[in-house]
Amino acid sequence: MPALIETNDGLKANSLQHLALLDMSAFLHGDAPARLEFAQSLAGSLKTYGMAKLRAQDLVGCNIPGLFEMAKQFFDLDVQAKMSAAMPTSGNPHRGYSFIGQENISGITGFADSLKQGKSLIDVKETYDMGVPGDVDAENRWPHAEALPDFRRLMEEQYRALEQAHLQILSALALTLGLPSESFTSMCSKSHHEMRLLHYPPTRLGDLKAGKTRIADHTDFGSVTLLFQDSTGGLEGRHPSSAEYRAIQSNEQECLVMLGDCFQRWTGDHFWALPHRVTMPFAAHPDQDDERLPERFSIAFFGKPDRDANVGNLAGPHFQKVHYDSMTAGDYNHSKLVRTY
Ligand SMILES: O=C(O)CCC(=O)C(=O)O
Ligand SMILES: [Fe+2]
Repeated sequence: MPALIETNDGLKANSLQHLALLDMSAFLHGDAPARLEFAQSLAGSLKTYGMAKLRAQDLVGCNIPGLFEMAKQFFDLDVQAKMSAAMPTSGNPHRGYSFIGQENISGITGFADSLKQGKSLIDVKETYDMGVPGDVDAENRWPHAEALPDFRRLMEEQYRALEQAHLQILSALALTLGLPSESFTSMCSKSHHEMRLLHYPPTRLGDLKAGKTRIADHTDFGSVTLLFQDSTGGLEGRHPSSAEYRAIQSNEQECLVMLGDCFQRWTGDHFWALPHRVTMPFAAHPDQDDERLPERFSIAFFGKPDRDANVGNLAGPHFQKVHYDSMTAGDYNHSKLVRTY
């Protein structure tokens, strides 16, 4: 069973536009060589491009079309209904609905380089975040059931399905490193992940040049992020040591995989977290200030280590390129979160 569904010249050109589509079903249902081949293709793509692309249909139990449809219905509710599930103004616990301008990611742009830029850009986005059902330290905030009767059921179901995909990806990465398969998953056993719906409303190009963006440059905080986007465009990534952004194209049938800071820290920079942002697509006409970008939807599952897990370097010869002090995943997460609200 081939691990690679498509190959293309984009890879050779080091472009993020045409990432090869990897066959995760080879990992889930294949024999040992097929599993290893998938894992190596995944690790190779992540190490080279900071990102890998999977077929969403291979993620067992995931209903991505259903989630996009639900996101549309949720963000279409009136403000009052959305605010019935409002995120605390501090963003902590990180649960519920954030209105446009509440979370501004430019507060953590340059975080890895200790660049303190402050919140220089406003994100023109609204979001809904939830976590594992029953977490007493971070209770979910649901809109009233009358407003959207199936919302909670679908979100809880899909959280569990995406959680499994996240664990499988961690096992695959352990395999490529010759480690026991539970090396990373054992630090994610308490399910302290987050699932997020995002809506970027239609926006004037002129606004995106004057102190606003869709989401500012950042790396994700956790272990592995699974990201689904519609085909509007505007998602871009760059190598951490480069200022050059490349467009990341995908659609609702594809799952983008990227590593977060905690995975980079565990592996002492053997793997790296992809700095990314969403802004005006390269295809837009930047001179036409009054041109309006269409609305955009995306869905993210942020895999995160247990709050009490250590996110300093793991022992091992591969993992000592850069030293990261021991600290808990909870403290690390908080150190970034406080800068964004
Ligand atoms: O909307 C997207 O595609 C990216 C969202 C994102 O990077 C985030 O919420 O961390
Ligand atoms: Fe992100």
